[in-house]
Amino acid sequence: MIVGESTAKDWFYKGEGAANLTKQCQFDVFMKQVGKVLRIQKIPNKKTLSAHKGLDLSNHEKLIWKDVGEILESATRDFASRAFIQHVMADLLNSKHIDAGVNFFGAILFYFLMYYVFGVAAAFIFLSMYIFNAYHKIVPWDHDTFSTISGTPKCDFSIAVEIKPKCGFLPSSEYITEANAIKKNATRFKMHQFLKHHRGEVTLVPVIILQISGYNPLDLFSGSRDRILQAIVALFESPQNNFRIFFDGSLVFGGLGGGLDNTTEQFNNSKEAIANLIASSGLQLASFFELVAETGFRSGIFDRLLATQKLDVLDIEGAIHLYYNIISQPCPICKNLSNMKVLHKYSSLHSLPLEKSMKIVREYLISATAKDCSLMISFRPSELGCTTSNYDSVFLRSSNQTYAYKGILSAGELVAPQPIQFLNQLVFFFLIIAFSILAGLQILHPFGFTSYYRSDLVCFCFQAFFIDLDLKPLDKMFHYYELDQKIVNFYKMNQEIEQK
Ligand SMILES: O=P(O)(O)O[C@@H]1[C@@H](OP(=O)(O)O)[C@H](OP(=O)(O)O)[C@H](O)[C@H](OP(=O)(O)O)[C@H]1OP(=O)(O)O
Ligand SMILES: Nc1ncnc2c1ncn2[C@@H]1O[C@H](COP(=O)(O)OP(=O)(O)OP(=O)(O)O)[C@@H](O)[C@H]1O
Ligand SMILES: [Zn+2]
Repeated sequence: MIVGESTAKDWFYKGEGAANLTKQCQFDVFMKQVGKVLRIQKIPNKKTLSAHKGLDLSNHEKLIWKDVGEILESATRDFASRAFIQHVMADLLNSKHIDAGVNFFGAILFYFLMYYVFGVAAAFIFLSMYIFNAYHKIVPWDHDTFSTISGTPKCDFSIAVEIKPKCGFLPSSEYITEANAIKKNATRFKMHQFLKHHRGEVTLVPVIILQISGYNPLDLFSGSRDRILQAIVALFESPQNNFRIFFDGSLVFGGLGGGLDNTTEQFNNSKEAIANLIASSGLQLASFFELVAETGFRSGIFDRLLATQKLDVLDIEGAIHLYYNIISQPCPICKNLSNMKVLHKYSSLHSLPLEKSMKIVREYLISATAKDCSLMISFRPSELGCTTSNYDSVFLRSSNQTYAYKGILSAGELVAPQPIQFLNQLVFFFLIIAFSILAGLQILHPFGFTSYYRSDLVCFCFQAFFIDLDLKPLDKMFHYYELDQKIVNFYKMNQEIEQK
């Protein structure tokens, strides 16, 4: 495939974050690329400079990732990031929810060619090319729609939610200073909201966030069906960059990215529009939220993510000291400490062996990726026959609708009813009727399974994929420390003002 000037018009803007912009292919002559997503690294500006990751891994990064050969052998950070997704994150999060994509060679090949043939001057030419073209990464298919999966029957419509859950636990590290003990009771998400809101107020335009979100990540990761639902509803009420809804692959609810909230009026219109749109597909908004919550609950997908986030055991207040062990530089945090007891505690961290320091920092970075990634869950209507054979079923008692969880298939597998499954259903069906009669009920049974056999059921299959699992750069460690202190100090200050 060639992506060039002549085909650029076939790639449509899809969304963006701080570091990347995505485009989706809507047309190609052979119809092979349609639905694929191109993820392009943005040119860093003042605002996004901290998100810019540079071209290559640093020597210290090569050191800490030395045990993952594929990362080490990668020619550039882009390749390393892909290897990181395939060989680190996929094991932790379950490979069926991961799609590392393929790297788009063009720019990289050109770089090597220029470098070896023309030397240093070429680097300059490449730089200008980099500014306009950057790196391209093709993700095999679009995760906010089902229609492009090979082998899957084309369906009426697909609906998807994108959730950026952020950190789902409260830290309990002994290295958190007493002054920052609030971190053990208030989520980082909640505290960060205050800072984001304030930044919006002082800069006036653009408003960073309009209101403090009521979303609590602890609910989403609670493992309780009701609390997950509560989290989904709160995300809908204040989507910010944490919640989006796509209909047939087009964004219909939530911001496009780039950091701005809508005005209240735009937001209310959009809430109404999405309720109408979902209703037109036969679903009530409330049922849709239940569907998302039930899927999250049943799939256990948040449990794996939480376990990965919890690899951050020491909190940044502990991990930062180990970072300085790795880069062999004097620790600026210890340098400014006067409390001997605390200093003693941190000096024990500075005397840890290098291997141990590297393990802790490596796990901190893995956790940082897990705290920042997003989950794309896409649903499509499905025939009852399909769902009962290959998918786990989920019952929603309130709406009498059945949904299916596509957890046991790999992408692209054909969905076809199997005779053995059919027999199981038949036996099950007769057992239920027999039980119902025995229980003195005419045809209804006490388990609420009746809806399973109704012909007017709406059934959905779903797929869940993590996106934005990029490797975080090691040299972001000090930024993490600084931001953490800024967030907690600002939150404490706000609390003090409130208490007065
Ligand atoms: O530090 P945080 O928690 O604010 O997370 C950053 C995100 O801010 P958020 O609070 O989610 O709006 C931030 O998201 P936005 O640009 O605000 O949408 C990025 O995801 C950033 O990662 P990277 O620098 O692009 O690799 C994220 O940086 P990392 O901390 O994940 O490196
Ligand atoms: N495979 C995909 N399928 C569909 N949409 C996608 C896919 N990958 C990314 N997107 C869309 O593009 C947006 C930006 O992508 P991504 O989150 O990777 O950017 P980023 O700059 O790394 O984000 P952040 O600022 O959070 O670090 C996503 O929020 C999502 O809406
Ligand atoms: Zn230190």
